[in-house]
Amino acid sequence: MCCIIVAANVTSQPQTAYTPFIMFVLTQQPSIANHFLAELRDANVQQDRMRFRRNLERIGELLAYEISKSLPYRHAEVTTPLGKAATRLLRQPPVLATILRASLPFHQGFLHFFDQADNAFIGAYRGHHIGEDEFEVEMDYITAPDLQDRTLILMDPMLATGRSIEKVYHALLRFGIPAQTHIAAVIASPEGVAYLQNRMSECRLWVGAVDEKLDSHYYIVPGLGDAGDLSFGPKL
Ligand SMILES: O=P(O)(O)OC[C@H]1O[C@H](OP(=O)(O)OP(=O)(O)O)[C@H](O)[C@@H]1O
Ligand SMILES: O=c1cc[nH]c(=O)[nH]1
Ligand SMILES: [Mg+2]
Repeated sequence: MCCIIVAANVTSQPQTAYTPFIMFVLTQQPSIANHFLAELRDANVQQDRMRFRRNLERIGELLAYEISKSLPYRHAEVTTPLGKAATRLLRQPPVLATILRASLPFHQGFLHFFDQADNAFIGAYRGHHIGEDEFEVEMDYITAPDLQDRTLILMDPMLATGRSIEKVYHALLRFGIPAQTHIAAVIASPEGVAYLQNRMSECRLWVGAVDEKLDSHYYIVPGLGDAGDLSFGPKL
């Protein structure tokens, strides 16, 4: 078999899967991305923290590329040593918003592709103040540029109950109303997807995979475990 792939052909529509809210599921198609996700999930490979973080980054790179196909472009011309080439350039770089801690490597993957992006950082975590399993999302740090009319990409590798993303999204709206918001996750639960779809239907979701369910501790099954701890070690 012989295939010619032309890098200059930039027309591509995002794939719609499951519901209109979910724009794209990376591992629904056979591709090398399945290896990256398999390694993230594998309890043995996970022992290598550098590999775990790099795989989060790689999936960030791939989702950034997929999301890039849905952004607005302008026609432009670039001067080569031999002439002029027609091209399309992003109208404006997006704002990348990331939820500490687990999202840091994922964010870095997005930055590799959207290298001129503006950035927002939010300190949010599941705090267990109510009971052993019940939790409230604690948010103690938020910094963002002006979001008015911008493309916002809000990312977190794990979309479990969806409460962290929902709380952060509504806190970010204080910085302006984005023209469009994309939510990116590596693994989502069906419960988390439904939660966001009900509360943030104006956004679009791009994921690596949608798993089976949440367990009684609100962890995604089969999932991969605790993404923050696997990236950076346990916390008290
Ligand atoms: O969808 P939810 O039910 O809100 O859960 C998802 C959140 O849980 C994890 O963060 P965690 O609280 O473990 O913090 P960490 O990144 O510091 O480990 C993860 O990174 C998400 O932010
Ligand atoms: O499955 C889950 C749920 C929340 N946070 C994680 O890191 N993993
Ligand atoms: Mg964690």
